Parts: sequence; C-alpha cells; structure tokens
Amino acid sequence: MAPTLADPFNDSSALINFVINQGNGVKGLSELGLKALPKQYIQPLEERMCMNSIVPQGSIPIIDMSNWEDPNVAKSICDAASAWGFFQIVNHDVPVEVLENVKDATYNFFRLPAEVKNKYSKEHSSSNNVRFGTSFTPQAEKSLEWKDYLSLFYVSEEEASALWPPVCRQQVLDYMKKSELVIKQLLQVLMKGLNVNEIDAAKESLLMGSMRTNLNYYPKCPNPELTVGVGRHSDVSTLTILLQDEIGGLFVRGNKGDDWIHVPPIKGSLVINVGDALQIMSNGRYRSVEHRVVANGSKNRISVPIFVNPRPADMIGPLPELATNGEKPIYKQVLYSDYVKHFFRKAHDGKKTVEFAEL
Ligand SMILES: O=C(O)CCC(=O)C(=O)O
Ligand SMILES: [Fe+2]
Repeated sequence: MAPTLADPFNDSSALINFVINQGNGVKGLSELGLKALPKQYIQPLEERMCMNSIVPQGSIPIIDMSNWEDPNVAKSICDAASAWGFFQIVNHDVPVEVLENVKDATYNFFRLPAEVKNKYSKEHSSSNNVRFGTSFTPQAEKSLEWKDYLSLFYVSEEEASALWPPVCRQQVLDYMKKSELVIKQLLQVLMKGLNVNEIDAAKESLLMGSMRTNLNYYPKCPNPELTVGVGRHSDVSTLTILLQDEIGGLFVRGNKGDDWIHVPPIKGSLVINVGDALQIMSNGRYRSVEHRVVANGSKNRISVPIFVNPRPADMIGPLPELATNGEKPIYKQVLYSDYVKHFFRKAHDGKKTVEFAEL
C-alpha cells in the first residue's frame, strides 16, 4: 500500500542530510512520526526476520557466576562458548546500580540536542576514539539499519575526561571498570578449557588489551518488519559483554539451519558472546555466532555492549599452546587492526568476516 503522506525523504540526499549531516539520527526520524519507513531502510527480503524461523522454546544457557571456579560451572561456560557462542550470566559481581546508571546515561546522551551529539560525529569529533553515528557503515550499505550509537574506545581515564561526553562518561567508566573482574573470570575459565593454565601479562593483553563500549539506541520504528536494528553479524571481539534493557529483540543463530533464538531480557543479567578474535585464537573451539536485532514498532530500546578486544597492533592467530598439543591450525596470523578494518569496510554479512583469517 502506498504511504498516505508523500515521502519527505524520497530524495536520499535529504535523508542523509537530516540523519547524518545534521546529527538527528534515526531517533530524529522516529520522532518526526513518519507513517512509513523511508525506503533507504527497507531491507531485502532475505535480511528481514522471518517469524517462522524463530524457535519458540529455544534458549541460550543461563549461567550462575557465584561459584565460577566450581568445575561444573567452568564446564558449562566452556560448553556454552563451544556449542552456542552465547550465554547469559547472573550473580556476577557487577553491581545492579552500575548497570542501571549506564542505562540512564545512555538515555541521557541520546536525549541531547542533535547539534550537541553531532559534535561527536565522524565529521566533527576531535578523535577517532569517540564516535556518534547511525546505522553500521552507511557509505557501504545498500540498505540502512535502524540504529544510532555512541562508540567509546578506552585509552585512559585522562583521555576519557577530556573527550567523552560528560553526560555519560563516568557511568561508562564505572561499567567498564566493574566488568573487568567478570571478564577476567570468564577468560580464565575459557583458557583453562583450552589447557592454557596461566594468563601472563602478555596473554592478558592479547585477550583483553583494548576495550570499546557502545551505547546503542534503537528508536521505535514505523514498519519494523521491513528493516533491522542490526543486521546479521558476528562480533570481532574476544568477548562481548552486553547489557540490554527490558524490551528484547536480540536474536542468536541456533544450531540448525535458519533457526533464530531470542535472548530474553533478564533483570541484572549480562549477555556474553564469543567474538571472532576468540574463535581464531581458540582455533575454532569457541565459536562466534551470528546475531541480529529486530526493530520495534512501539518501543525504544537501548543496549550497552563492551567489546573486549586484542590491541589494534596485536597479531592474532591460534594460540601456540594449541599447536603444542598437536592441533593443526585452521587460521593464520593476522594483524588485529587489519581484521577490524576488513569488518568495517563492508555491510554486515553474517559470519563472513572470519574468512579473512582462514588458512
Ligand atoms: O543490541 C543488541 O542487543 C546487540 C548489539 C550488537 O550485536 C552489537 O552492537 O554488536
Ligand atoms: Fe554484535
């Protein structure tokens, strides 16, 4: 059916100007109260979520971290990272106020006027480490994604004080700092599962030497079924620690064919997923798994992932300890910054990024 109003964004340069150049983002589009989705956001049929592919009873593991050193808990973490690539954790040590504060801070950032947020855009930001943007890689995408974000790459407290938006700076720093313990616990267990029993300083740096926190905002959307919040992708991280609000909409690729499994919001929980860097370093034993976010027709949604990464200048490849066990490497050594560049050069395309490192 044709939209009742003429599409004010029929001309793509008008859309780009409003959403990107003026910094209104999709939040600005959503708040115009458009009756129909601008055509630039209409995804090809094969990229839209097909309701028949959702497994109604499917769920990813939920792991209680209070006894994380218990061999049974450790086994369930390693099994989840191999079989699912995704799990949720409860009873971790990140205080619930820290999680609530970073959610509030996310709303507070996105509530700022467009011209204030736009100071952090690619065109205006004084640093590549702070980036307000929209969609994924708009210049490389045939269809845009219905999402705005603020991305904060951590270098130091000093740099954060100087460059990060004051409205969310402290809350993001607290969230990152308080998450460090559970990140270390998870990596210790996952490494032990590969017979890597000691994480020395060099290995710690390789596994978690850099961190990026994104504040994601998915505004409510006219015709949510025609678009995506985030298209199918796997993360390029070692691990991702994701805080989501109570709205839901994150789906993970199941173990069979075209199955998708919803990740239900659980108050106080964190969603953990294996990224490509850990898949590569574990020589495929732990798997990064495709996931996507649907758009919502009636509610705004936020999420706050921490991407725990190697440092850009690190070479990543199967860990040497695996080779000493006689295992044949299936990935080559790649410079992590090249891997990340490869990811951002193209639109989201499921699990394809990892082919870059295949032997
Ligand atoms: O918003 C979410 O639940 C997931 C976001 C995501 O997959 C990402 O930022 O990589
Ligand atoms: Fe992701």
